[in-house]
Amino acid sequence: MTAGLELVGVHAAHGKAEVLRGIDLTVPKGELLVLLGPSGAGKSTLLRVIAGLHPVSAGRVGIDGRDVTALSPGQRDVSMVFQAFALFPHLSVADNIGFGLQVRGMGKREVRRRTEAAAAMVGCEKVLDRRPEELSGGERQRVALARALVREPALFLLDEPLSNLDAELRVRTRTELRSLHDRVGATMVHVTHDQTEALAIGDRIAVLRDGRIEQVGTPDEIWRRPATAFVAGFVGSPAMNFLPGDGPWQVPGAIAGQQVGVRPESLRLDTSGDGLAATVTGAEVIGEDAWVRLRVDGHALVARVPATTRPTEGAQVVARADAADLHVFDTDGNRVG
Ligand SMILES: Nc1ncnc2c1ncn2[C@@H]1O[C@H](COP(=O)(O)OP(=O)(O)OP(=O)(O)O)[C@@H](O)[C@H]1O
Repeated sequence: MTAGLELVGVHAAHGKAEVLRGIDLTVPKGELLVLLGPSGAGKSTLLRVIAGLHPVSAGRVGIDGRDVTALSPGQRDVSMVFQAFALFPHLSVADNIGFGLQVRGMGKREVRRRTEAAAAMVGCEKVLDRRPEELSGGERQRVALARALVREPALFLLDEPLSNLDAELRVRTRTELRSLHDRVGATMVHVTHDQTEALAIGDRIAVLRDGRIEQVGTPDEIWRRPATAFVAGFVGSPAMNFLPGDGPWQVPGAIAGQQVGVRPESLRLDTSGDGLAATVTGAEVIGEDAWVRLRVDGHALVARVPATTRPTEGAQVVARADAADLHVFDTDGNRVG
């Protein structure tokens, strides 16, 4: 099967600074791949390279089996949705959506038909006659998506399209985006630095760090078997706890220099029994959960427990986790086992 997107040995620079350092990535046709990484990792640059808006210094970009490395953005058959929606303020919603088709010389009736179909797909068909200034943030975002959809491209590139929305709308829109993807069936690459968003909507997630891919996997794989300590620490909130391999947490085979990681939600707190002796140094209650701060042998840990069961500050407790929930990383940060 042809890949929806294929990147082979892609390097790119901003001036003298190399920003992408050898990216290999294949996205099957119809997949929603999330590019996840911290600020400055190179996510936007990679998206721009795929779109043809930024040159590669080495490597190859393929879309739907076609080598597009040397092609201009207009020849690549991609649609990009940016963080800032950049709608034309003086045009109606309908004209904003249909603009790209009009400039290609498509007939008025066909433009109208496709505009209405795209608007219906994202649920903004009722505001087609309004101007962007008369829309809410969420509605504007839908219009931007409809404008990308209307062209029926081979590949959608979404650069943090939800980041300007408030928290509640963000959650709702990401669910809609996922179901939109399922209906359209197009290949999509969605950039975010929000790990919850990545876990929620991605078929697979590629975690980017310093211009390299650390891991590509399903949300489940990224969560359960993080390939590196970086991925383990980046995905999860609160972040995974790390202890030295020869520290208080005795994991068979773990040695000095290695790190043992355990997620806050994998820790159970008890008043006695086997486990690590810990002192409770504080807690934050966040709805149903409490993030309990612990001190174990000079190391700080966080446990996430039901708020109703949280111990009081200063209490002496025992922290326990199942062996299956311990992640061991070697001195280079790579997963062991
Ligand atoms: N126009 C530019 N000129 C010079 N350096 C740039 C330019 N744009 C980005 N960079 C640098 O390239 C690196 C990658 O930036 P990029 O915007 O691709 O990262 P990102 O992962 O998308 O970050 P963010 O999540 O903050 O948008 C950063 O170190 C950044 O400072």
